Amino acid sequence: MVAAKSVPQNRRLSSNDPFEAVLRPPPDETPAQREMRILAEQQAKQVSDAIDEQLRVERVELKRARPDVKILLLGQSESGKSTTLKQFQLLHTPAAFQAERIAWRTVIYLNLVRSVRRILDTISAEREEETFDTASITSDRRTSTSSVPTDPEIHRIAAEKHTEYSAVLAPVLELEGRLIHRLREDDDDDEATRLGDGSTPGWSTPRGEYAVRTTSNWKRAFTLKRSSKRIPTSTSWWDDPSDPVHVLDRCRDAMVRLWGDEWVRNRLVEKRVRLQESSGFYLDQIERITAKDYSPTDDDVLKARLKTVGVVEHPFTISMGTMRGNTSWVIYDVGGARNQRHAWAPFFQDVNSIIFLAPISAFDQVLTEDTRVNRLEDSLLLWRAVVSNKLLGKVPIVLFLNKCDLLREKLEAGVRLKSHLVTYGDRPNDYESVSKYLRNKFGQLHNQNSPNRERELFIHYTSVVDREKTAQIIASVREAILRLNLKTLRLM
Ligand SMILES: Nc1nc2c(ncn2[C@@H]2O[C@H](COP(=O)(O)OP(=O)(O)OP(=O)(O)O)[C@@H](O)[C@H]2O)c(=O)[nH]1
Ligand SMILES: [Mg+2]
Repeated sequence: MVAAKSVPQNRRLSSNDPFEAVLRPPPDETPAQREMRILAEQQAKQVSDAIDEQLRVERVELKRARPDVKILLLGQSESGKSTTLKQFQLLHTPAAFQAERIAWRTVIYLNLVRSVRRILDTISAEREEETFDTASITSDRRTSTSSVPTDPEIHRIAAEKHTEYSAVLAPVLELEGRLIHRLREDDDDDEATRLGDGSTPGWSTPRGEYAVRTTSNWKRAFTLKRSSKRIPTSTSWWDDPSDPVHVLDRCRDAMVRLWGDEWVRNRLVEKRVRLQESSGFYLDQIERITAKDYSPTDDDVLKARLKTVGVVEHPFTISMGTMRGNTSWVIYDVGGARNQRHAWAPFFQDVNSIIFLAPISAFDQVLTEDTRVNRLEDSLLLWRAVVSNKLLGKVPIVLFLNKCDLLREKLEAGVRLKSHLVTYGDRPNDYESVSKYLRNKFGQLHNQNSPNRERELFIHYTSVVDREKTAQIIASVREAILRLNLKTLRLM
């Protein structure tokens, strides 16, 4: 609200005051006009005083709202930062998490549709080059397969399969653009959800990854709009003929057939495309997810992939446990892609702790944004940059060696760390040896580069999609952060 403030008396007396001429009472002012002018000035002063009081109250509230604990989640793209944040939400704001679950339905559909498109891209005989995103493409593939000539028989079958599946699944492929449009439409703030490859505003190509700028706004907008249109229940969205569920329902059998096709699965293995490492989780759940009464479960939401752009702030009130009382926390979730990292530094100033995520299963993968760079190498370089940062010298760091579930699977499938990290040498290629080796490597980098030898470092092996184990780890992280910040905490 904009209100005119009363002009202090001394301003009118100053001969240099540019307002003086305007505010000076007219020379021929009658007693009645004078009375009205004085009354108007008194009313303006009351408004002005009320504004001053409101500002004072807001300042006090703002001061009170200043969080006791600020946590920054860092790590490369797809390291699991947003998933970790969802775990915090599940534990500390479960009601809000449940309320927002339905908003993830569109994202989950999008993840599924995207996986279908990636399978079709992979089996396509013409697409020997990498024309789709590289989230689950290994560095082996990058260096080896492009020069392998395709067997004419394989070429023929691939062309046939591609034509057959593309025809029956055309409505699913078309749905991708519609789902993205739907997500954008349901956001009040055009800046809030930015769908695209993360660098270009707006959706430009269906091959880029969709991204969200401010997750909380996007969810709130989507949830509220859905419910305000009275489409919160599964049966009522089924009644909406434009709802994406109809296309998915019609194409369910074709999708199941595609994912169950042995030739297709072999082709994916051959091309080392591991959909399980990105949004492929939903492929094993096609029947359930495309059902008309589908409502996302907690696990579905945890596994839904939506790239973060910018820095997203999430407030929590966290109990002090045995120490009694509550503390206010803010967790900042950042975009981890290379073009997003410039936004991190301003948050280093007064952060209380950092949770750094390094996806150690990614030792044989390359970055989506730069396919020349190995993901593990990028994580190690990023880790070194963070631990050597002087501004962060006194900030305790928690390291999540994440995606341990995928690391175990990968090693058991015979993928060798040595082929991607020569320094690993002839050590055993089992989970225990590899995870311990990587833990030491990250630990050493910290010890060699930290500007503060006294700084505490907490290392955890994590699979942040696992609710039970992550809840235990978060509890121990929370205790450690509270203990380390005890001196500065104000109990609420
Ligand atoms: N299997 C498995 N999947 C994981 C794990 N952690 C994260 N994911 C999945 O990996 C994908 C990427 O996780 P996000 O949390 O979106 O990654 P992010 O670090 O926020 O990525 P940006 O927003 O791009 O910076 C999601 O589909 C997650 O479900 C894990 O420990 N195991
Ligand atoms: Mg994220």
